[in-house]
Amino acid sequence: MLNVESLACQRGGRWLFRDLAFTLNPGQLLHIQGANGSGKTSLLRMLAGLSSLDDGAICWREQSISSAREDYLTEMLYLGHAPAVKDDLSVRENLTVSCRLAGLQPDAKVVRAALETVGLNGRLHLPARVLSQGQRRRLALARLCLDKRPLWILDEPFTALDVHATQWLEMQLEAHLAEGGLVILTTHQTPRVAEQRLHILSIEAGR
Ligand SMILES: Nc1ncnc2c1ncn2[C@@H]1O[C@H](COP(=O)(O)OP(=O)(O)OP(=O)(O)O)[C@@H](O)[C@H]1O
Repeated sequence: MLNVESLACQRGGRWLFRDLAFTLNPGQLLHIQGANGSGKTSLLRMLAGLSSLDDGAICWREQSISSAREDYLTEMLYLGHAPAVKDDLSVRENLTVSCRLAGLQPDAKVVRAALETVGLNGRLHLPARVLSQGQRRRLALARLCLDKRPLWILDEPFTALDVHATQWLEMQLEAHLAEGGLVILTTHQTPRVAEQRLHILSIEAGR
């Protein structure tokens, strides 16, 4: 369903990777591995349509993501490395606004329930700037409860999460995959999902 061919990425005059190719189907999770600076975030940004390609093609449902960009954006959810949280908005406002920007209109009860699910009950009206790093990550990840797009692209979603939140995220990933969703993520740990769903892509310098 997501098909990548001959993908190449150049940064600062050097190749981070070349001739990268894979296909990801419903129910599969692709774990992108690589050392710091190997190009994982650069790859995810290309897959999310946020960076141009230096070579190759990315197709979703057999259409190039650049030519069918609008359709692609309605089916893909990207959560970046830094939680996209606005400090001056409350916890509840942050989730509401991020959903609205994604074209969703969740009602207040649904937003509250999602925030309770990620353990932010009792903090709904606090400004996001007072949250801990783990709580900021939980707030960003609450989108996963509300935004049911088939393709999730997640850059280091486990960063700063405690054991409980890590288990919660793994359950979200499993449930999404079981419903036929697709996941691409980076993490420096091994995501605990069913072995048959897990695929690994290793980026090494220039390859
Ligand atoms: N605009 C740019 N100009 C020059 N170099 C860049 C640019 N953007 C990224 N880089 C370099 O490309 C390399 C890959 O960066 P990237 O963020 O993709 O790595 P990463 O694998 O996600 O790293 P980490 O595991 O540390 O998060 C780094 O060496 C980075 O400095």
